Amino acid sequence: MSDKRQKAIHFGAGNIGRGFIGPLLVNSGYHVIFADVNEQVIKQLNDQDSYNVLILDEDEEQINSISDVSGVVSTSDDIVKEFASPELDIVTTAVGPSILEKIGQTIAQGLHARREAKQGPLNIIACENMINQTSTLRNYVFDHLSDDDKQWVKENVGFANCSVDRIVPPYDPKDSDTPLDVGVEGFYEWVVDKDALQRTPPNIQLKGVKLTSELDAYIERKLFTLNCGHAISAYLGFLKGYKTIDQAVRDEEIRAVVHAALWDEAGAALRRKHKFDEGEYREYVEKIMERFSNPRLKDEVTRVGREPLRKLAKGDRLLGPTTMALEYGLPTDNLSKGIAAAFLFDYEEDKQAVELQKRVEKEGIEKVVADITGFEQGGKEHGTILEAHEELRKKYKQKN
Ligand SMILES: NC(=O)c1ccc[n+]([C@@H]2O[C@H](COP(=O)([O-])OP(=O)(O)OC[C@H]3O[C@@H](n4cnc5c(N)ncnc54)[C@H](O)[C@@H]3O)[C@@H](O)[C@H]2O)c1
Ligand SMILES: O=P(O)(O)OC[C@@H](O)[C@@H](O)[C@H](O)[C@H](O)CO
Repeated sequence: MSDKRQKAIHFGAGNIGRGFIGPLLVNSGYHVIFADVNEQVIKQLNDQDSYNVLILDEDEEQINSISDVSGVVSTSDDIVKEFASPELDIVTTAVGPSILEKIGQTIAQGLHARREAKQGPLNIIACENMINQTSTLRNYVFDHLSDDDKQWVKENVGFANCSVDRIVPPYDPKDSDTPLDVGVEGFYEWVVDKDALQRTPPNIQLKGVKLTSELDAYIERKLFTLNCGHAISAYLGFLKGYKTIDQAVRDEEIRAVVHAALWDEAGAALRRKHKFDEGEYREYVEKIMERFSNPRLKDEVTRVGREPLRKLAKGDRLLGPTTMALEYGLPTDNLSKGIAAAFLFDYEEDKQAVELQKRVEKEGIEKVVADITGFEQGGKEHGTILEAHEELRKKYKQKN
């Protein structure tokens, strides 16, 4: 690798890291240094000259070879030293929202090293599925900075919130593949807060990234439409015994609930708040249903439904659109059915699912639903969720 090539550091060499963010940074002209705790992946990234990204759309098979990448263990001093590199231009993450706090300290140490080395400005973009994900990371980083470092960071580092969209499930490598290869859908969208990024414009233009001053509209549209429908498909699909998302959305009953939740409830609220054109939004929803139906992704309902407590959090993909719909006096019956199904997601290999089921067993569903959703016991919304929960439980969970 030429030492003078601009560099990017990406935390999280997982599905979306290797399947979308890393390739986009390489295709924009960066050498990408993946930082991960998975030492086997880091070794493979350093041993292999390249890996493949396979586009798994129904109407096309394309293979893109990704090179000019390397790996560093994210808990080592090596990654801190990379922050002091004059070629470093941008830092991105895709580690999972619950991991941001862990990498905050490492990034703070790196920014301190960069200031000590008297290097220039850089941008940081967290690509996690949550609203204001990079602002959240910024707070974690600031928890570990001295006052002098805070001042330098305020003047030299852009923290840009974003919306990242490409469905990238774990890939089961075939004989011809390498362990790093990853299968992705053809669709992708990466929207970044223009104002934050322009404070310290990257030396290389990010190819395929849309810059906007209206990021709230994009991230709410994505999280409250795609991720909302994805989660409802996963939780209802799990209840009905489906293994993959495409199987779940081919079930007419599930498809009807998901489509109504996205169009008449979440979507109606988003169109009211953000004034989206109805025709364009209808195309957006239809495209999402088509993406969910792609059987080549083999996207498991247990991946899409992972971490139910995170997905049931206020402001996330289920309660976020529900609250927005209620504010506009819109129906939420189908969203409530999705929320109820999330409370029945008793997948034993998911820590948060196990924790949620233990809480329900110990405290009772009425109290746990009230605690998590904020809807008071005896209220209309609480009652609707409880009724849906009981109906689904009797239909799919009750031992006959
Ligand atoms: N997969 C998708 O379809 C998709 C699409 C858009 C956004 N996202 C978001 O991207 C993030 C990652 O999702 P994913 O599906 O790629 O998950 P993943 O589990 O495949 O990847 C996460 C990676 O982070 C690594 N990691 C964990 N702790 C770390 C640490 N302390 N330092 C560095 N790396 C660490 C893991 O080893 C793993 O390789 C999540 O926030 C997710 O919501 C995922
Ligand atoms: O990654 P999560 O756990 O926040 O959500 C699971 C999926 O909905 C998500 O990974 C989607 O595949 C992705 O957001 C598509 O852009």
